[in-house]
Amino acid sequence: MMLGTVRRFGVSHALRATAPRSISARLATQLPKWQAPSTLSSLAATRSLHSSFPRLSAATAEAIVEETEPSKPALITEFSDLATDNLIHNKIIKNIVQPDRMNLKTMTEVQSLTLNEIVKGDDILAQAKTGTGKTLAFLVPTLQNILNDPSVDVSKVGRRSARTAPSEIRALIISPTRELAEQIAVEAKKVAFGTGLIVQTAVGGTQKRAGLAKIQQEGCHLLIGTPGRLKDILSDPWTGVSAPKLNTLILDEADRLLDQGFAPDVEEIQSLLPDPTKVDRQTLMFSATVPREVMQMVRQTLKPDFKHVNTVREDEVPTHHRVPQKLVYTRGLENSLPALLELAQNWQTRRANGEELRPFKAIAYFNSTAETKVSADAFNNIARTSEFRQSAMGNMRLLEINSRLTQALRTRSADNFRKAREGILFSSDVTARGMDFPDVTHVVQIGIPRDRETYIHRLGRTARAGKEGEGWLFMHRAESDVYRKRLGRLPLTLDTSLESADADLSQTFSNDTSVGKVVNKVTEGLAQCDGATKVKAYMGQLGTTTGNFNSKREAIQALNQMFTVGYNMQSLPELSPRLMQQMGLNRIDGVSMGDGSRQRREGGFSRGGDRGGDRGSRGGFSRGGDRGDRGGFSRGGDRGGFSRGGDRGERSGFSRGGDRGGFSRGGDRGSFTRGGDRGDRGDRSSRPRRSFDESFGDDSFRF
Ligand SMILES: Nc1ncnc2c1ncn2[C@@H]1O[C@H](COP(=O)(O)OP(=O)(O)OP(=O)(O)O)[C@@H](O)[C@H]1O
Repeated sequence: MMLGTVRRFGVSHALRATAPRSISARLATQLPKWQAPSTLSSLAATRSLHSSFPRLSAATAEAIVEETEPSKPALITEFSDLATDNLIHNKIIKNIVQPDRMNLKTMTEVQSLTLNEIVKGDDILAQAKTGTGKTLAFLVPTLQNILNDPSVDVSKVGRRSARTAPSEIRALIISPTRELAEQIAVEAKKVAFGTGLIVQTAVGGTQKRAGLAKIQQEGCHLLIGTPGRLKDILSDPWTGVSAPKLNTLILDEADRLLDQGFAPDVEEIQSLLPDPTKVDRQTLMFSATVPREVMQMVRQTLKPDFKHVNTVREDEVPTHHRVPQKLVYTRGLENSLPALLELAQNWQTRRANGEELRPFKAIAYFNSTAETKVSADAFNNIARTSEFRQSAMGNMRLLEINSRLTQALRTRSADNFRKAREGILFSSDVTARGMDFPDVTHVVQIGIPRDRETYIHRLGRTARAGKEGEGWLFMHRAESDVYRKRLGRLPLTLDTSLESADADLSQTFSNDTSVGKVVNKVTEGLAQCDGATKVKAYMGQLGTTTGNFNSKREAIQALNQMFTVGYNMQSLPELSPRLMQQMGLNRIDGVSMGDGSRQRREGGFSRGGDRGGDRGSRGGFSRGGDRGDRGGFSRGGDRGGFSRGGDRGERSGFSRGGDRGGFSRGGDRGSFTRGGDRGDRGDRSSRPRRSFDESFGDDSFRF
């Protein structure tokens, strides 16, 4: 790709960035200082304050034309106007605007502001709020640029059977998670429909061989994938997939891909692409958040004259103003699930009583995978009761998604939640970024997220594409110091409407009271979960909770209470001496030290075996427990209750194919984090890992 050249379907005159730039400069002189960023950002930021789904209005565009030199092109705001000067191919425009296709009319801010720049070939860093159409912002001009490339056989455009060799790959999109890669591919195929352009995916957890065969048979112009699988495919000469003519690289959720966890893979992928001094490469980065820490990496990756399109004002939290965000203090960690049930029930009951509310469709985010499982299991147990089925909650879909599920189950959960009218998705951070589930009314974050960016991206799963939504953060009172330090300024207001959040669950509740009804249901639901799942949830939270409280001791006490009172378990999980040492814990902190023999003996350890709490015969720790020499629960779990074995193939991606073996986790962060739940670093299989997190057998994280 030659910068600034006129392409076949390109503009008839060179498009320059002077138009928006000069506006930016002019506006900058008129705005108060804090509103005057140095890039294209000022214009967009000003607009976004006044619109629910940030778009540049026609009037604004006209004003822009007036303000700028008459010979320079105006920003285009309507998709249909992209036909002007053949800027975008008619087929692409039709795919976007036709009512029986995507049915979109007006471009969003980020789409308007980046389109010309991308078609022109500039490197871009684009920052825009969650749910404002960044995917189309990079897909439309990128697909157009492939069509514009004279070396792509455009005579086949419009013939669906057009075949290309794998080496025809012109653009690569890297996504941190498998689901997001698949979602982008679905969108790309819609945009490219009928153009002859071929879109393929390469994501971990799917059959590598089948994916390769598809690329080889059908060809590929645009490849979308997760870092691990892309790296494997491009580095392995036997795959026959290379990209010698590739000239566009896109990092979606760029800040995530540039953080320590993914950066080595992304760098390696770049090194496998053609030398940019020989084949000019345009690099595009998109995200809602661009924390300062990654700017250095951004600068190293983009050309020095890259454009920074920023639709988020510098003093602004990149969440939507129209999303009410509520903070609920819970008395104990065990109060979160009752509070979640109460929130859902209250909403559905109000709806059933005639209030005009959309059906309750929520994502509940947890900080460890094991918590998503125990919570989803408990709610599913509750949903089996006839009382629940006959209530306003009766039609709720209760789904679980995390990196420990097989990819087939992950995809099924995501698809079912997409289709669900009402329901709750119990999720780890695999869905926190980019996922576009329609009509999510509530995002509930349980426990403080690992960082501010995670909070923002999780919240961004609601109030997308101009819709309304609510954000809730449930946290233990003792987490408030860390909350303030870690998340900084956020527009949360305290909410005390959920009675069960503050109830003392060590008490007995009568079913005659509203709070009692909620609490008792959750207690029963949890009682039917198996003991091993609860132990895993405890272990998963060890890493997260100790990082969220002021002292480890306080955290362990809260966790122990959750385990005994909330989970109704009799005796605490035993931590191996090695794990305790690794965590810097001692008995005084309130943990139970041992070698797992009690768990083995008891086959789990439910207080109320009669209430179905323990399904000891199903294994739990009993099959593996702690093997002592291998380090606490984690290794025992590998072999039995924690069933890490099942995780191996699924998380390693390629290991299933037998070519690498072993499984990988994001140990390179030197933390509790396992790659899968922040993204699919687990797709990688080559990096040796043996980090703290392994001791937990879970995707929990540490700070
Ligand atoms: N111009 C538009 N008009 C109306 N809807 C749009 C437009 N562009 C995109 N959308 C829709 O808005 C939703 C959000 O878009 P998208 O997923 O690209 O957001 P995003 O900015 O990438 O969000 P995130 O930061 O969470 O990744 C999608 O359902 C998409 O189809």
